[in-house]
Amino acid sequence: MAFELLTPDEMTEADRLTIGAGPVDGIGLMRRAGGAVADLVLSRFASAHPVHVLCGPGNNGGDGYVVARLLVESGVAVRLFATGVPRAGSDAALAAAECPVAVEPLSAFAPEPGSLVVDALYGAGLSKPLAGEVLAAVARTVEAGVPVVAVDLPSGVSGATGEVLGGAFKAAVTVTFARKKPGHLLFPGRAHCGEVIVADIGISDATVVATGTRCLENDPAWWRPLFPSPANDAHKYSRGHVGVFSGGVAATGAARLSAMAAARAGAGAVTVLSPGAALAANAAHLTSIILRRSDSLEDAIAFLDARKPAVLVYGPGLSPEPEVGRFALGLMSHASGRFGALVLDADGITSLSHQRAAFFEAAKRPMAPALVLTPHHGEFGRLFPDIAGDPSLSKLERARAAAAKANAVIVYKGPDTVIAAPDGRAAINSNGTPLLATAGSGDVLSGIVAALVAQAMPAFEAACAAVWMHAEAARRFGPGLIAEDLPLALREVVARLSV
Ligand SMILES: NC(=O)C1=CN([C@@H]2O[C@H](COP(=O)(O)OP(=O)(O)OC[C@H]3O[C@@H](n4cnc5c(N)ncnc54)[C@H](OP(=O)(O)O)[C@@H]3O)[C@@H](O)[C@H]2O)[C@@H](O)CC1
Ligand SMILES: [K+]
Repeated sequence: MAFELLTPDEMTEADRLTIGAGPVDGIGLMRRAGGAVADLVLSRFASAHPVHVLCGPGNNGGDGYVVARLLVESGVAVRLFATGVPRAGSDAALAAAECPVAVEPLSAFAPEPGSLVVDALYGAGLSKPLAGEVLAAVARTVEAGVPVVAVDLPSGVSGATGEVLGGAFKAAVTVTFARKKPGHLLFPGRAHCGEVIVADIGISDATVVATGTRCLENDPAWWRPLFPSPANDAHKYSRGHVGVFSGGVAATGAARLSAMAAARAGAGAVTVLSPGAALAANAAHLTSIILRRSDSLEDAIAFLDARKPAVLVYGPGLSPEPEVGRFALGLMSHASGRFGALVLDADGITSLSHQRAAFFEAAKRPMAPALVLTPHHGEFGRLFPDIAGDPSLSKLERARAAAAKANAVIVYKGPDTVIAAPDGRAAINSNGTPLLATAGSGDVLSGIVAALVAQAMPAFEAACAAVWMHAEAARRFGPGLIAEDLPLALREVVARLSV
């Protein structure tokens, strides 16, 4: 299975390149697309009676005419409802001409119990919010409670952004072609797609690459070759040393969660850098984790000089005050030769919103550490208000813009976490689980990222791996999960990735 995601524009380009290279032409691709949907209907919804096929005026509708014809040829009872007539000379017009089913107006569509709806109204060409008769068709489908098979995308869902325009069908199954689209993975669109099946319609892997796509569905298949495994002659520091800054006496748990996660994710040594006032609290709860007093930037630099950790985690359990941001800037300007990467999380991000310009400038200096930022929606909006406030940008585009602006790998968290690199690469995570919506789970994620980077995994792939592992650990543990459970649950995930 290939993991590239294609925007509707990139899919159009893949289509154009495929037709240009021959031998398959536009109607040939459409027949294959409709054929894949018809096969799905026959195998999964064999008892549906009748099948209502809803056709729009473009090529999505063209696929619908193919589906209707193939189902009738297989003996299925089919009714076909259309919103308009395909443009003369188009592939959709050819498909309509080949279809023997009488066309009824969409206003006559009234699904009954036992029927199935094939939604072929709009796909990649969705250009405006659903309205009027189409919205009424969505409402009648919901009211009837009948399953929907969506062709390419549920009508109303943007393939590029996952936005729902006006309203959208909720599909049990969506059959898309060649590759998934960002809108299948980004919410709210993802919640409308149901199971997404990718049908091969003859668009080659090389053609997909030629579209220039730089976005992938997050999956171990493509980052696992870079997943670290300790060398036979490893010692604890060569396996990667992570330093985690602790909050004050009443806020030490977050750093310990991050530290334990870093250790479970394979860092050979983890040090918690604790304010003196919180040393006792940290000492009471740490065993294999090293504890070191750090009350000032000088203390931190002394640690860096003495221990040369590979990666620092800064943010869990801190506060949003400007001095917290200034400390982060101080660390960044002393990175050279002392540590390689800085993972900024939580208030380590929010505090920098007091000195954005200085941060963005510092992040671009040649001696700056590699940066990974792990904001949730609120933190993202505080550090990148212009990007967050631009309604024309999808979550994917926001993450990419932020990565370029901060010269950082951005892990834009949520049920559809997007990971973006400053060079334009991006990934959308798809194994997220609501079990992770629990206090402290973000602290754990920052520790996993740090551990993988400390073990020499490149920052973008490390962030992608960490996001996937975090969710996989939560899924394996299951209901009742609290953040403390995640580090131990990681053990099995790491073990499986390491074989
Ligand atoms: N590319 C490929 O490789 C392959 C593509 N294939 C298929 O083609 C599909 C893309 O086809 P497509 O480009 O013709 O766009 P499509 O989704 O049919 O919509 C365009 C029409 O709908 C209209 N319209 C849009 N939104 C509307 C709204 N809310 N309310 C009302 N009208 C609205 C829009 O109007 P306009 O914007 O022009 O005003 C235009 O008339 C793709 O999803 C896949 O199924 C397959 O056959 C196999 C290979
Ligand atoms: K559709």
